[in-house]
Amino acid sequence: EETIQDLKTKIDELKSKLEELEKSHKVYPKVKFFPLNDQKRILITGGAGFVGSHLVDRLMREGHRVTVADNFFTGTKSNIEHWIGHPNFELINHDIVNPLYIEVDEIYHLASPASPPHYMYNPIKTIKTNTIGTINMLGLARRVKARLLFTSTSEVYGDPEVHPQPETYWGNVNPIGPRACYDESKRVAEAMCYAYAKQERVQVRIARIFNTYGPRMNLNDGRVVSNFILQSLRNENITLYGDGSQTRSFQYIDDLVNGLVSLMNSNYTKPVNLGNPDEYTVHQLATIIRDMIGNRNEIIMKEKMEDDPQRRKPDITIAKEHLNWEPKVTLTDGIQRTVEYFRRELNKNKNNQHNGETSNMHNFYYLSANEEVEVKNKNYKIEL
Ligand SMILES: O=c1ccn([C@@H]2O[C@H](COP(=O)(O)OP(=O)(O)O[C@H]3OC[C@@H](O)[C@H](O)[C@H]3O)[C@@H](O)[C@H]2O)c(=O)[nH]1
Repeated sequence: EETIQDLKTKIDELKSKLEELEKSHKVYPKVKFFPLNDQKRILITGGAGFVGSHLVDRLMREGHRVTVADNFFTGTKSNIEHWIGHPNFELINHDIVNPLYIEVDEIYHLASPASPPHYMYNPIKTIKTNTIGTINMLGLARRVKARLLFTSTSEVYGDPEVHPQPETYWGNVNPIGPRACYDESKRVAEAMCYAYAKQERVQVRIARIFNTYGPRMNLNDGRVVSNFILQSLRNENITLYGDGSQTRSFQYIDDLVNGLVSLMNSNYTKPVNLGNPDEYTVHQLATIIRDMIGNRNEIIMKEKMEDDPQRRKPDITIAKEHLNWEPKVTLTDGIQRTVEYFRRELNKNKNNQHNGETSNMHNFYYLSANEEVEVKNKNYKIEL
């Protein structure tokens, strides 16, 4: 007869076997080997988001130690799950509106909702993230003597009266309009970066990011590229806000990531536009995407968005000169890769629903003050 002790030993053996099995199943993407002293410790705020997660991939592959701080407001764990458990990787569920105390060498500060419907619904939270959140990150950079790269936006130029937009243009922003929570808080965040640079000698870098698209955009993110792809794949009407004559210049995510890393590592300290200067009307974009997917869905007009910038195209002379950077991926190539991703995600959803599992599709729930809501099957409380 087996004693309790025997049974316990057996259970322990089984437990460790299970643990080993679990470990051996997780296969990580390859990372370069770095001697410990050359590894940089890098914090990425918003690292579970669309842009952030691609940056995580790049820096992890280079062999650095990467910490992601994200509150999963618009980011998702699935964007970075392939790194979870890797010894060089750490994920912190943290809202940067609260201070963060860690030791790092570099901070890529990306955390902020970026899609207009997202940042407009909870404008106070958007403002807090870009102002208090940025102060917190600048404070951290000062304490630990880290270099900080802030991801600003082409929206600092507002509805521009200068075309294309060079970094020297001061912009045309409506300070009380529906976009102000984003535009103005990004503008003040830039001002704060330079105040910390001047007064506290913090090393700062500012990227002004123009419209960017690619895999891992939220399917229902609300921006033009994701909307048009989803509408075309589902054979639904393509919705132009206004007559579609407004223009944008669309950059593929890989180009942006190269630009961000080059900027962080350069000596150039003034703001730098990162975007693809190929300009299209929104109507042109609709036909390009529809033709590529091969459906015959209709293109219809809806109400125009208030304060919607009418023309947007980056002047990238500075990035070319100082970073030796320019975008490489054409719109057709980039859209093709993005469509493939959307197709895969939609199929995944279908399969998951068949299995009775919850949908993998990232559902966005608008959060209001102190309201407790379900986000991705988890209770999420947002504080204002
Ligand atoms: O379904 C849609 C969605 C959008 N649009 C239009 O397409 C254009 C682009 O809209 P998006 O929402 O994709 O993005 P916007 O250019 O307005 O803002 C973006 O600018 C730069 C970044 O900082 C931000 O990610 C985002 O705010 C706008 O003119 C918008 O009105 C449509 O016509 N139909």
